[in-house]
Amino acid sequence: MSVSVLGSGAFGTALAISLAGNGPVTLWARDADQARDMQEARRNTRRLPGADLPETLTVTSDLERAAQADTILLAVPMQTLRSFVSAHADLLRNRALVACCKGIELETGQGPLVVLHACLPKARTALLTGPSFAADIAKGLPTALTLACRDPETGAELQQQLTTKNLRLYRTTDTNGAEIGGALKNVMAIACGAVIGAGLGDSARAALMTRGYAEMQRMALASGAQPDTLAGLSGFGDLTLTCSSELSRNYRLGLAIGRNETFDPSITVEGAATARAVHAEAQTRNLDMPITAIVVALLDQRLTIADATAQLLARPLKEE
Ligand SMILES: NC(=O)C1=CN([C@@H]2O[C@H](COP(=O)(O)OP(=O)(O)OC[C@H]3O[C@@H](n4cnc5c(N)ncnc54)[C@H](O)[C@@H]3O)[C@@H](O)[C@H]2O)C=CC1
Ligand SMILES: O=C(CO)COP(=O)(O)O
Repeated sequence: MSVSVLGSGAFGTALAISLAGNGPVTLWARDADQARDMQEARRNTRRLPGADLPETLTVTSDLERAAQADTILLAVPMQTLRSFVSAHADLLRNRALVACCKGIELETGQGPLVVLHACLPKARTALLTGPSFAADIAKGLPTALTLACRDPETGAELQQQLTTKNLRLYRTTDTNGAEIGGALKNVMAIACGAVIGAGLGDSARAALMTRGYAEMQRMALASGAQPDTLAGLSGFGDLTLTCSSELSRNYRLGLAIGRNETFDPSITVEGAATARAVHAEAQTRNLDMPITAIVVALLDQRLTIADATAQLLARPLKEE
């Protein structure tokens, strides 16, 4: 079974490098010049500097060619997933599609698999998520991920196909839980970055991670997810990684907010749009998600860190 990765950002490139250890892989870049440079230089200097592309990896900007694979990994940002898949629905129709993005669509409040289903209702779909930095995967460091697929047979097939010597995949059929864990951990990472950036300390970060996890559970349960899923790689695992490492762009955006510094708007930070989408959804469903609300207010510059801290500390006392 053949594999292609559509989207040659940091994550798409890293996944393609790892999968190329199993056999030939095609990596699609939308920019023809970039595809040519990568194919010739055997590097993605823009998004994943320092990683060599193996010989079994071919880079192309020819989407028709890339889309001939049986399994297609979609490694484009969440907010572009719908437009990308709808625009190329004819090419993607009879393939197994694996969304590799983390987030909730701002306009609809939907996660990646719901978006894929809306675009191609009959397609076999799955989500690849969990704690993994592109740079770690590209270096061949050991990584464990969640492959979420509603259909157990497809899930088992994809798990076999996409496991590599450094990438160990666990599977689940709880797609709701996996989507929500991967999306919301980025919101919490922004909050944790802000706390550390503002010098509020590791204890405050631990409090935010734990109460942030409670918010993730609240949203997951309201969406019909299984509670255990959030305790797995796609929830707790990714929350831990992203809230504690400067390799995370979401965490670094938080650091910049906490330090009152500017942040390059061209960097992909999924948690920003997702925080807004989740906040709107929480209000509609009457779910208590104070940290998410605070992150939105910080992003909108409606609140200072000092006021945000005071607000959270002044909330009514309650049982844990
Ligand atoms: N970088 C990482 O360590 C990890 C990233 N992810 C997820 O992977 C997804 C992609 O992130 P990265 O690759 O890191 O971002 P990136 O910013 O490095 O790359 C994004 C890629 O998508 C392409 N792209 C953007 N809009 C597009 C469109 N409309 N049509 C076609 N291509 C488009 C860009 O050209 C670029 O190649 C995100 O949802 C992220 O949360 C997940 C795990 C790890
Ligand atoms: O999802 C990730 C780690 O699992 C990557 O995090 P960032 O998108 O914050 O860089």
